[in-house]
Amino acid sequence: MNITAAQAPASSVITHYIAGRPVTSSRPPFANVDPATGQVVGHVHEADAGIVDMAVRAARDALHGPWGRLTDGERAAILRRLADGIRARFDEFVAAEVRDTGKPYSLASHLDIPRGAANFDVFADQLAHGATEAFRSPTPDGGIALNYGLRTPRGVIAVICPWNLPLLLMTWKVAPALAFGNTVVVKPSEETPSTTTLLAEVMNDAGVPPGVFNVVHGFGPDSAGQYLTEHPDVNGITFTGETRTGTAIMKAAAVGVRPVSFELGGKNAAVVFADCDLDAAIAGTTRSAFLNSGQVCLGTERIYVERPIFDTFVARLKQAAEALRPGDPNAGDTTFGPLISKAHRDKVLSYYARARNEGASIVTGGGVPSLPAPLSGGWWVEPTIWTGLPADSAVLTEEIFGPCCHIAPFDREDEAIAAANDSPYGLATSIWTGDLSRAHRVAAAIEVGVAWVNCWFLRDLRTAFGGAKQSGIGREGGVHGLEFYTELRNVCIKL
Ligand SMILES: O=C(O)C(=O)/C=C/C=C/O
Repeated sequence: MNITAAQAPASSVITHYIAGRPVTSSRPPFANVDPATGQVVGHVHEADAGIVDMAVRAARDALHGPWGRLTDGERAAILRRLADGIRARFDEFVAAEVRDTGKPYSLASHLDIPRGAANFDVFADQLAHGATEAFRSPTPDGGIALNYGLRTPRGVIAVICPWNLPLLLMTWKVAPALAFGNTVVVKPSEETPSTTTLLAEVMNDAGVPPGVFNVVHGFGPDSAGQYLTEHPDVNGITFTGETRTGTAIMKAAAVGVRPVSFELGGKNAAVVFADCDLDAAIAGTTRSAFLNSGQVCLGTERIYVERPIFDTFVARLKQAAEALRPGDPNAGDTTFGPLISKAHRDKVLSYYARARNEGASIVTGGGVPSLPAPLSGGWWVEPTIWTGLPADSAVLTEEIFGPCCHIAPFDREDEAIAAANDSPYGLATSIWTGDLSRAHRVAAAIEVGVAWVNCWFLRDLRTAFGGAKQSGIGREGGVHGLEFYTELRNVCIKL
């Protein structure tokens, strides 16, 4: 939603951040809106092609400055200072994240901001333990050659992040990018500009040289996103968001043959067997279906429950959904937030209507909660559970990205696996069972990047993270980011 500077309150003005300093642009700023109330809380400068070019040039210059001469140990020390810098301003980061997303304080303070800092620690550790491959190679003349791998930074990385976990996903990409010696131009979502802007200040305070970390704000087409992904001096593009946008970015990356690292959409399934710990399965599936108002790429929108416990499971999940408390995000007892924008709420409500029109059994929800002002101006929907829809319903095949899920019964393990795999997506799954052999068997059969057993969203940041099929390209986490964030050269020396 573009508004002129005169209309927007002066309360907060967010600018770009290039070569270590705030930079303004000539386009009319766009509004930053609080999703909990629908109220404008500030405005944000929108980058044009010139601003993006300035940022890419600053990043390229920084590659060849002091940053390019730091040792791994010196970069690791800076990464740890960045983690400490976020923690030192914890309350500011939490307040900014809550204001931009409307998510409950309890969620931002326990997940978003702690993980936003921890991502820097895990890659600082990575640098301390990095190894490379080497071979003593016999040569035809009876001698020996030494072959070894030499990793160099990929260069200037474009980082494009979504609005659901703004700081968490931003530093999940920026931390390895910087750890491995690159420089970055980042574009946070137009919906959530604030914590990335605070991060820029933390970069300055931590002694990151100007130009290593640059922030441009704006939208996708005809705005910062397009200019950044099409810029010829960008050496790689990492993106988390919808598959459709990923496809467009991949087309831009093809010019100049730039590599991409994608974590994209999903339509994740949970498979619940009758021998599971039902309390754990209900608690875990309540989180995976409704956490962050269902706005988590790893979230569950399809649940398959073994028939003997189907009715009990549905009743228990209904009870858990109805216990979620929407409200002022900063109130201690609020456990459920709004959707990120009016447009996204309209999208989610269109699926609520479609499910109703297709004759779904609405176990709970299906509409909009009535909340007192000022929350009545926000973009709220009810947590919703359906049963009874056919497998080919759009509600079961398309990513909704809201607080809603469909539960269907199954009788046989192979039937559940086939249902879970019947999707163009393959990001994550959660499997609930007390049978150890079955846990391993089913985790090996479901075509995803991440399989959780008797848990969900439990993360060791050293593990491979990413999606299969149309849910992504590449893996993030631990050593897995090396493939995207570095070039690997083989050096062969005749001894
Ligand atoms: O936990 C992570 O590292 C991560 O990337 C989460 C992504 C969630 C996306 O919605």
